[in-house]
Amino acid sequence: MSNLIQTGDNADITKERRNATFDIHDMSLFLYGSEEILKRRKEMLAFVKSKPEFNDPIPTEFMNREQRVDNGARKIVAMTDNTDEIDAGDFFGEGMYFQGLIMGRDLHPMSLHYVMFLPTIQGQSDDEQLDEWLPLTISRSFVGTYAQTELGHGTNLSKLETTATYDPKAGEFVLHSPSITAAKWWPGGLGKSANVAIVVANLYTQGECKGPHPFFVQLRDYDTHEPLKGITVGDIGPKLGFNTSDNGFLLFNNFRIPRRNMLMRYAKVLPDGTYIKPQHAKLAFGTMVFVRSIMIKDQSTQLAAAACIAKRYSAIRRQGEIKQGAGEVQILDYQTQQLRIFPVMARAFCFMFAAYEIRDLYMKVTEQLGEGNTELLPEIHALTSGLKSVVSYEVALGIEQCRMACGGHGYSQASAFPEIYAYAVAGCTYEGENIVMLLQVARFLMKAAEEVMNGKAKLADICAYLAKRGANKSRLRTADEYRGDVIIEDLEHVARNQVFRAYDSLKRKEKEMPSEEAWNKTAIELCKASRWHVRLYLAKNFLHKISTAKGAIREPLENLARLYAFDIITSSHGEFLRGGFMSEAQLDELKGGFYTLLERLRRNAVAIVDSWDFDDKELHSILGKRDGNVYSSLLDWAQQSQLNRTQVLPTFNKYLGPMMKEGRSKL
Ligand SMILES: CCCCCCCCCC/C=C\CCCCCCC/C=C/C(=O)SCCNC(=O)CCNC(=O)[C@H](O)C(C)(C)COP(=O)(O)OP(=O)(O)OC[C@H]1O[C@@H](n2cnc3c(N)ncnc32)[C@H](O)[C@@H]1OP(=O)(O)O
Ligand SMILES: Cc1cc2nc3c(=O)[nH]c(=O)nc-3n(C[C@H](O)[C@H](O)[C@H](O)COP(=O)(O)OP(=O)(O)OC[C@H]3O[C@@H](n4cnc5c(N)ncnc54)[C@H](O)[C@@H]3O)c2cc1C
Repeated sequence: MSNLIQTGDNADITKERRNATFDIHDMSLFLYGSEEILKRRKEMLAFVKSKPEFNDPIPTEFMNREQRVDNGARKIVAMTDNTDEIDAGDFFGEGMYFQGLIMGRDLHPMSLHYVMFLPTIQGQSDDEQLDEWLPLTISRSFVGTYAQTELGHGTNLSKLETTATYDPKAGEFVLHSPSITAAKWWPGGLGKSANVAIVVANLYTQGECKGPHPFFVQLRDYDTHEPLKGITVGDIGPKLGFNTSDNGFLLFNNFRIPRRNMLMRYAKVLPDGTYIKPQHAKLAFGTMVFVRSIMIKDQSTQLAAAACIAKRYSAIRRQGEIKQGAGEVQILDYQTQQLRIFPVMARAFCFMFAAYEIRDLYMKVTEQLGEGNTELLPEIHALTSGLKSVVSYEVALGIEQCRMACGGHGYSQASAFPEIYAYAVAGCTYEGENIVMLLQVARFLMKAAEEVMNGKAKLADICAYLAKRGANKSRLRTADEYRGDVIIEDLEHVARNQVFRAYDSLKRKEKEMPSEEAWNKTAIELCKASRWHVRLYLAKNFLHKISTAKGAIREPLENLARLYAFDIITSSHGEFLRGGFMSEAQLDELKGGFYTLLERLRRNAVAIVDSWDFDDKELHSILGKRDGNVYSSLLDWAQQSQLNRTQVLPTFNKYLGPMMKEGRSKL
């Protein structure tokens, strides 16, 4: 703990750190997994701080869009000039941390090159293509992006309008955008930075449509960077966030590429146009599964950053009195403030632990795919889709809650909340709109429910609870005893009930109308089932993970995990009261337990967020500064506003001055 306390720190934040009941190093170790990882984080941080080229000339929030795009391009080149400093193969760990330290929370002109283009080359090319494209990708001989979404279609991939029609005589594909709505729209870096792209287009061969497939396409001249003939490309304009990235549009006019530019690891088109289908119809969607899986870690980090800022600020902010005359209190002492922030912190831990599980599952699936085994594909698709949806939604709400908990200063860009929110909330949309992805989970759950009903019950582990009998009354007696398995049983009960309620409703409707219509008319219940399924997964994983903690960190971790579960239950208590599963008295007991947990977590509030090991450089927030000296830093920060460069703005002489002069002259 003491390593975070330095002379000159705000007295309140120092007191918080002195009062903590555990050593933050131990907590960081538990969170990140090993001493080696913590050491590497320190080394990478020291390296980044030692390099002036990674600094921003002025805080990015004071830059206009052109300056941001320029600054982003400059820094990403500097960053990738230095990849020898990290284990670049460790994308999930070192890659993400290194990038976060240098690039901050904005995408940059090469985001898609690393997040989707490279993984698609790695995952979808055959050996010969890999030999050709991978070295060029890694050596940054071109800048790539992933162009799938169109102006008129994003979610429904089967209806993408861009066509890739095979011409066997020429041995070429002809890429074409038959309408305005066929324009590729959104791909990161496509507008001005990328000169190549993985383009997802509907493949036509021998007169038949074979569905969406990925193609490697050169878009611009490698020397002049001018768009090639037949290509129309540009930037789509400013967005809520991601403004360092030139998300772009792209239209093809009968643009020809060689046959071998179709990525052929799974599906293939032979020179005569014969189509060889992949082993699993959705293998071409593998990169989306990859990004959904890494998003969980990224999103939980953003949520933890928000909670860290809100807690540190709440520790130094004094406002109002609890006991009259006793002096203003730290706002962190208000129960309502704790309610706003502590559950957010609990969620960040929960999501991070889930991120590790997903990383491991993803690695297992990749290994299996290498052996030609696609068995786990439906499971990982359902799990990543569900986690992506629930986590990104909760993260967006949590960040906003933290912002509001910081009062007026939370609204300033000095807090970093606007930046964190704008960055994270995009995750609700990209890589599959959240509701649509929840409906994908529901497909998986309805199949599992069907198997249970048919007595087959050879279910994936994550669905095993659907086949359990379960008690019809909660075993909850006292809040203090409400832990581990008892909590899980209750969440299982609610999740199972919702899955079968949705299933029954779907089946009833299917008797009255076509199944697609029945599906649409049950969609709200289906999404609800998916959410409960994912919440259950998250809670199980969280409770299991903290049960492995030892020493002084165990108690705060248990408090966090139980707070997470109590929060879910008390905020959706109707589900637990249904059919008398819980009584009103049991719910009151839980509510009391929830308030007790808030009190218990109060003492360690700051130490818990300190354990996330955010450096000020990474947090990029005046309110969340480690030393707690917020007010003087806010004043310094504001001095950098462009408007403060001169005492008198042109607006005075042009508009306000004449107006006031006229006002005075009329008196
Ligand atoms: C060296 C330097 C290192 C630098 C390191 C950098 C580190 C950076 C770290 C950054 C961290 C975080 C990332 C942040 C950055 C994010 C950038 C954002 C960029 C965004 C990109 C995009 O958005 S790309 C576009 C994404 N688009 C989508 O996701 C579209 C969504 N739609 C779909 O996925 C599908 O169309 C949909 C699933 C909705 C339906 O598919 P459809 O073909 O119509 O199929 P159905 O008929 O519904 O289903 C048929 C069956 O197939 C199953 N299925 C569907 N998809 C899959 C799949 N992927 N895998 C397996 N199975 C699938 C489906 O469930 C059906 O099954 P069933 O059995 O028949 O029920
Ligand atoms: C910041 C950002 C970066 C992006 N980067 C890229 C990129 O690099 N490359 C790329 O190709 N794309 C990119 N995208 C596009 C992104 O993948 C899509 O926007 C996303 O997949 C959602 O698709 P959509 O925009 O077509 O939404 P829509 O599908 O039109 O969704 C609109 C509404 O319709 C609902 N809806 C749609 N279908 C159904 C259904 N079947 N059932 C029920 N409701 C439905 C949705 O729930 C939503 O409420 C990016 C988007 C953003 C915001």
